[in-house]
Amino acid sequence: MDDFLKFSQEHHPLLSFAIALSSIWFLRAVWRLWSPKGPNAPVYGPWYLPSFIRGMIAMVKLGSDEDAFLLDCLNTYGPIVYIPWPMAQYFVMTSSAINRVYATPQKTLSFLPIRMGMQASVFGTNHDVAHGSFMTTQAFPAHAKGMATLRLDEPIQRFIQVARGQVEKLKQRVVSSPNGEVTIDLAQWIGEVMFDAGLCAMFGPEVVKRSEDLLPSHKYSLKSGHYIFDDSFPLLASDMIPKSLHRFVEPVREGVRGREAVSKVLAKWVAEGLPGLEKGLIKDVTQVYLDCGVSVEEVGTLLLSDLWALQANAPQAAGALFTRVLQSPHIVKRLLEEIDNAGLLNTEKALTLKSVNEKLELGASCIQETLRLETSAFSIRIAQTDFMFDVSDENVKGDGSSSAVFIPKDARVVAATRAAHLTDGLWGKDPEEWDGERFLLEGEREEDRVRLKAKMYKEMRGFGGGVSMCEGRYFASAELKVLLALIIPTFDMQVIKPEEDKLGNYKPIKLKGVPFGEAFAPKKQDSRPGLGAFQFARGSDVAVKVRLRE
Ligand code: HEM
Repeated sequence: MDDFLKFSQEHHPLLSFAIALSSIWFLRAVWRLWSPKGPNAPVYGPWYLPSFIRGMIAMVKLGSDEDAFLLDCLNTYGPIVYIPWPMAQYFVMTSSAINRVYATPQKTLSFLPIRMGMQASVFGTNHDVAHGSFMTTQAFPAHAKGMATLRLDEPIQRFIQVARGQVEKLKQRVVSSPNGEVTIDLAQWIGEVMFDAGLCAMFGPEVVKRSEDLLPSHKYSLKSGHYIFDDSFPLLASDMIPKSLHRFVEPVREGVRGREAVSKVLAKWVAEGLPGLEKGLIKDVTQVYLDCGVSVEEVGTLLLSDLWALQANAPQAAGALFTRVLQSPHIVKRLLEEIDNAGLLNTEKALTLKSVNEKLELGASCIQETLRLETSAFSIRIAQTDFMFDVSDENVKGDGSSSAVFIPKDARVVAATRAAHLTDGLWGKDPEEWDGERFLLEGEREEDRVRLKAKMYKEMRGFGGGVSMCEGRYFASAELKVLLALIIPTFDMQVIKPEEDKLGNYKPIKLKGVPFGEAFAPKKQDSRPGLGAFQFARGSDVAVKVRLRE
């Protein structure tokens, strides 16, 4: 006892501090146990730091290395973690908990406030229009219907026509070059093909014709406006810069100018009666807006969100897909056989939505596998009421206190899909490896194959899920299959290794059947967490030597 007194006199400040910490810890533990609301989700960051500092740390980490941040959250906190202000949201990270977010009815976890709020804050639609009741009763249903597979035949035919023309142009360049060979930047070329082909598919040829024109008093065309707006998208979507300050933050100011240019071009086209577009989704939703008394200018801002969704992910996914396929010789060989056996290029009419969907099994597998590894989707919901959210998962240990956590009304709940793509046992021993044949499940017994395939498709959440699941997923998948069918049999494309001094912009990638270190890809553009398909870091691309295939 004397010793203890002596010690406490000598180390008084230290001891007091330790006692204070233990008391706080004890009180927290008691509060958690006795809280009438039930256990809370763990909170991100060291407990002794003030909440907003923990939130700031999380924000910086998420913005600079999304994978490291999400995997750290999953390993440290388990299925759910609360990220304090400024993000102020719950991240849900394991497969079973994410599926529960998707299955929770909108009266408990709603997506509508997010969809309408973003239409106003990100796409610049007037608040009253974006929150009008006709949006939920008429516009959203028309939208969902317009993107169903049944209605995609004609848009995909227009996509094929434009993409074919661009492939033919590249073919001519190769033929007329002295050594029968040209070098292209893969992502840039594919991006250009997809921009025009996708735009023609959904908006018709007239908008493509106008896409590079400048309107009087506008700095950007529809096309350049889209890209500059897309650059500012993460900042606008974060909702952290008030509208009144937009003009003081350069990327946002330019993004808003780009956004205005796109919506003005679209508004003018609407005012002229949508020349070049006979029917389809864009025609239907425009009619809904006009019938509901929305002005032509506001219709331009509403259609801007369709144009952004059309162009913001699929071209990037195509760049990632071809980067992997072209560096996997065995996959190229099998794809050639698949496309040839299906006769997809035998006649002008053989390539259709139906034929690519029915005949390109390996192509579909390569696409799914690319989306698994090269996307991160955040499906966001707002809690409409206090409720207990079940996060139980037999594979992942949380903080052990309970399998359900309390979610307060108005909380933002985010299904962060990425970590499960990189950790779930479903993806085998090395989930980071790209295996183009993974979704074929060859070697499995037929009944297991069907069951496992359905599970894999469900657990690949590159398109998000539940009520907010990407409406363009069937269209996007068909676009990517069409590109494989048109490009792989036409060109022999060899990826060129980056020069030594540029290696810092690239990373080695694991491709099944290819020795590690031989294949590479550009690093990804950070600071776009949860926004879908990854983009290559600014200024980097994959140089490809193109010849005609024998
Ligand atoms: C590989 C390409 C694509 C990827 C990876 C992708 C991914 C996504 C993701 C992650 C979401 C949000 C999902 C969620 O919140 O749960 C989304 C929403 C959406 N996407 Fe896509 N997308 C792609 C292509 C497209 C295309 C080509 C279109 C249009 C033709 C499109 C139209 C939409 C629309 C309209 C929404 C909003 C749905 C809503 O608010 O309910 N997407 N997409």
